[in-house]
Amino acid sequence: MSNLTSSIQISQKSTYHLNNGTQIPVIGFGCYQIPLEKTKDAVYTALKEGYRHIDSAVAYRNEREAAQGIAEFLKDHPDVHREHIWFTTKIADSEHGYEETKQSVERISQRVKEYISHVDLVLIHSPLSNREKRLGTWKALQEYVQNPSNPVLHIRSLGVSNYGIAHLEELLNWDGLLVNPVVDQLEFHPWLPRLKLREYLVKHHILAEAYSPLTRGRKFDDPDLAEMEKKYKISKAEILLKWSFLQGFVVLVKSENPERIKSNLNALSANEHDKVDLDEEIVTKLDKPASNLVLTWNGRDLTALE
Ligand SMILES: NC(=O)C1=CN([C@@H]2O[C@H](COP(=O)(O)OP(=O)(O)OC[C@H]3O[C@@H](n4cnc5c(N)ncnc54)[C@H](OP(=O)(O)O)[C@@H]3O)[C@@H](O)[C@H]2O)C=CC1
Ligand SMILES: O=C1Nc2ccccc2C1=O
Repeated sequence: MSNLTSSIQISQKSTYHLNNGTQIPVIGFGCYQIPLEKTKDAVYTALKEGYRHIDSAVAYRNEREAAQGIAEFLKDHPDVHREHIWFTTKIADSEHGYEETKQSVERISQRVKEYISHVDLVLIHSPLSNREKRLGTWKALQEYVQNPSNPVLHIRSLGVSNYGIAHLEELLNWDGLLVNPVVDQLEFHPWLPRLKLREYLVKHHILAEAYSPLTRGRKFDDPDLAEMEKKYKISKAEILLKWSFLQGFVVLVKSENPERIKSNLNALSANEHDKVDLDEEIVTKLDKPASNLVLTWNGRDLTALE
């Protein structure tokens, strides 16, 4: 059975401590599939509404526009500083390997450095290559972290995404490991709770980030969810986001609609003394410890790859 917590003390401004001493905002704004021409404004709107964490990737092709949104917001809000905003990007699968990753980071730098001074977190987007390529990627990335004044790009933290236990074991047991992963970014929602992998992450002090917390809308026709929305007068999106926060995840949510960008923040209170809570009946109904429904990556569970 999963952890059936129905209340947790976090708000919109909360951060979680990572294993390298940095602090990551608990809610992140996802940029996957936001069209180029809309990304700068969407990121600006998200920051204006209160998000302080932006999640992009080389594969999304909108890192530059996301960084522009951050820079423009900072210019218009002198009370907010670069250090208050977290920016994540991810190395694409086709760029795995030591040399390929160095070139990838140079290209990331060309896209974002003009707008933001550093990148808070770089992830390996997925384990989709092989041992040699994945470890070569890590070897290249950790050199940037270890030498913050390198001329290419200041990268503060490293993490992985879509990594299962075998991929994490490969990395953590590698004799070249100098910088530990701080997070594993994974698809999580009530239909994909990944309990065993989460136990492993907790044991190794790696924080779980939840992507596709709204199931990309694909489970909005679930009868239980419809019933809960009606009975408790709380939207399906808010129920799913609150479920995700109650699991202790950093939660990444995407919208390109200004109203939904704003309303998704309502899953958390603006008041730091308030809590996130859900009625225990909802938490119990959403508990599906044995469910294993993968909705992204064409239904392929990358964590299960050899
Ligand atoms: N590492 C990885 O492999 C992956 C990482 N991610 C990251 O996680 C982020 C979030 O995941 P994502 O897959 O985008 O899916 P989400 O679960 O965040 O769902 C996004 C979808 O839900 C819609 N939506 C947003 N808010 C609401 C709402 N309040 N009510 C109804 N519908 C809503 C959006 O439409 P609209 O825009 O019109 O509001 C969009 O279609 C990504 O953007 C990306 O940054 C995602 C997938 C894989
Ligand atoms: O970030 C991503 N979101 C996705 C959704 C479906 C398939 C791949 C991806 C990503 O890489």
